[in-house]
Amino acid sequence: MDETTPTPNPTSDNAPEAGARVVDLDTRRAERAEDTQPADNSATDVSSGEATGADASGPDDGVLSGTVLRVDPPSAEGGNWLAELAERDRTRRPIVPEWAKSRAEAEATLKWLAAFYARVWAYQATRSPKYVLKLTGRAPRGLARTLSTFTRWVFDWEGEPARVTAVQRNDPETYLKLSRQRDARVRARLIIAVLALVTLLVAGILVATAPTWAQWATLAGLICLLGWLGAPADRPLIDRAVLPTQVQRLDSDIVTRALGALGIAEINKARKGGADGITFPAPITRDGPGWRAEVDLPHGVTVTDVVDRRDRLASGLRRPLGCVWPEPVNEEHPGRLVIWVGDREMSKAKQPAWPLAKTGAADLFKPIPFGHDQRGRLISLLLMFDNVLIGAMPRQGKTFALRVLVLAAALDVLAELRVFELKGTGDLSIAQPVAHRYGSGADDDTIAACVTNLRELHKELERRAKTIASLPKDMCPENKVTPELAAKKSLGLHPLVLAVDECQELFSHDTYGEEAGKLAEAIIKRGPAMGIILILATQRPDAKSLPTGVSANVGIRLCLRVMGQLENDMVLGTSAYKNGIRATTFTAKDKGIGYLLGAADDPQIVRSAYIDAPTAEAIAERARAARQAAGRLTGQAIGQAPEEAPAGPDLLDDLLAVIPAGEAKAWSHVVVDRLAELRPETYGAWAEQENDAKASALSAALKPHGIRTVQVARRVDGRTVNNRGVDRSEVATAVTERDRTRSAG
Ligand SMILES: Nc1ncnc2c1ncn2[C@@H]1O[C@H](COP(=O)(O)OP(=O)(O)OP(=O)(O)O)[C@@H](O)[C@H]1O
Repeated sequence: MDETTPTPNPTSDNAPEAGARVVDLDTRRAERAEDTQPADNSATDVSSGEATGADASGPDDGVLSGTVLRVDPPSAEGGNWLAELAERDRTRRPIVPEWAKSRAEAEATLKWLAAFYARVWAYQATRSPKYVLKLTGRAPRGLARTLSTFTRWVFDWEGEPARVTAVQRNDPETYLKLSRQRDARVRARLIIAVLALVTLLVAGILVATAPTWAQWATLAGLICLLGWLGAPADRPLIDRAVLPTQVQRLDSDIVTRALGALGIAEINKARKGGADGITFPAPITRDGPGWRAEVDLPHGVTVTDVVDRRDRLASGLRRPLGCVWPEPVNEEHPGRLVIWVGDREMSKAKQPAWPLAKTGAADLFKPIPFGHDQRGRLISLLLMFDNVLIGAMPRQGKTFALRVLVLAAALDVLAELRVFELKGTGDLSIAQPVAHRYGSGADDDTIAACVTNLRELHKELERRAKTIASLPKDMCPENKVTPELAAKKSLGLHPLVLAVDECQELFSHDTYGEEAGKLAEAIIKRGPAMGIILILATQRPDAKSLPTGVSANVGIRLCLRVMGQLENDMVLGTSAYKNGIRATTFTAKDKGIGYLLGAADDPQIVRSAYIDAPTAEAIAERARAARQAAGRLTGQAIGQAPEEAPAGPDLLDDLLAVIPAGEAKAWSHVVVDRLAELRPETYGAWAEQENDAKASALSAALKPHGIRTVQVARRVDGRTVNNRGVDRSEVATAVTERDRTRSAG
């Protein structure tokens, strides 16, 4: 047991627990006597003394005593201005209000204000005849009230009760004093009254001689004044403008009520105790086209608990689900919640146009516009030195999101674009006029072409690495591509973008899947520094369709609506779901809306820019013209067919290469090791397995060629060892047959 832990008094009824150390009282007392630090009994801090039988209370009274160890910092009230400042610093408010930080947000807020007051004004203006009638009706009462108040004042009727009391008490002295005071008061007030009446008379004569409009204006003013003075205290003249639901104010009562309706026991407990347990560290304000409330949840309740019940929160706030966005504040404690309540559902709100839709070029070394968040702020992505993974269930806007990135890349004339859409619907055909390589289809040929591109990029990694390594240090200080290097055509270090839609077709392909996974992983890991960017979109984010080596290494992740935690975490990364980043909370209506990770420090909710087909085509045409002018149109975009794809490695040829002519038969696992040495990118995965699995993999690959593995016996250390193996003559026969068929065809 730690020495600072209070230990039970050995003399008490409670015997020390097993394993506890019994402290020798005399020794400890002697030690404490040497301790020069006085015990501060007034402190409220945790006492860390050992149970020694207190000195003051006597040895056997069971009271704990010992050295007081202060665990709380000195209180701010104790005149410690530094602590006080630090306390205040914790809650410092931003100098520029949230809504004024971005142009779009400021515009939205001002527009909202204008609409709000325009509506209030229109509401009151249409009711003005009613107000005039009300005022006229109240004016006589206002006149009577004014006359009565004036008369009471002039003749000092307020003092009457005091004088009557003096008479009743038979107190002539007080009565005389009060009467004298009243006479003096009434004399002075009568003079003021006469002056006021004369002024009124003069004003009346002036009005009588004034133009008619002035007479009417005076009468209206008088009626308004008297009507206002005659208003009953409980019935205000002006009706409150009833605000439409979408601009209804959010206030602390509504938020507290909604949080109380979530069914979270700790919140209910805290509220039952009298206090709400829910506090608001900042005022509830307008923030873009909605309201923003910052809330400290009761102790022990986390933002994730609330995010989990977003639908209940929306019900509690009486707002559509698409308007309610609870978010954590990552730099604060896990109980600090921001609830942003939009005026309109995010999916229905008018989305600003994509900034590059009509004019402008992109530079992949700078953030490119991608979409807008729920507050209407532009969200941009820096593609350079990163990779992107987009995941969603079908028809949620994955291809539209990918299209935004492809078009942005097309608008950077330096970027070489390779686009493969493996569904075969031509969703990305807009890229065809600008793409160096383009493929559309779910067939083996398109997938093979896609793998060829991955191989080319993989090879390009080596070439670029060598080029970068050979450059002088001053040109490439960080050993990565810079905008200046990318612009030098001779170096071939321009941005290279490979976008693959429906990449699950690629990674789950029987023949190419494994190789594609390995190539993609290598490109994702090493490509960014060399200007190679991989953008993958999938509607099946599971372990088979998205290799973990790929999903674990992507930097920018966009997850539109998915059905479960597994898919959510495959796209957004492990623990995303646990941390409250849940794309499962989106509804079918939330098309194009998803969680975006990696573009900023905190997760963002973003709706990708909506670019319809005609707009996309116009953008692609603009990009093509710009590339043509810059002399940067290459590949299929100018009709250059891909070079005859170096037919993928041929297993039979490779077998003949690794089994020398003099070796009639070879063990399968030995052959696999040799193949892996020959082409690690193709056969490397086989070689990482046990000997039996190596032999099975080779046997399965040989089956389509009509070759069966055989038992091969060898003498090892004087013993005969049998293993599965390959008969070289069978391979040679298959090769001859293949070549004969090819030349005949
Ligand atoms: N940002 C957006 N704003 C509004 N609607 C969108 C947005 N993005 C996509 N949509 C709508 O969602 C529909 C589906 O989009 P998309 O074709 O991109 O889905 P998908 O996930 O690629 O589907 P699939 O899995 O079948 O390929 C589109 O027809 C479009 O109308």
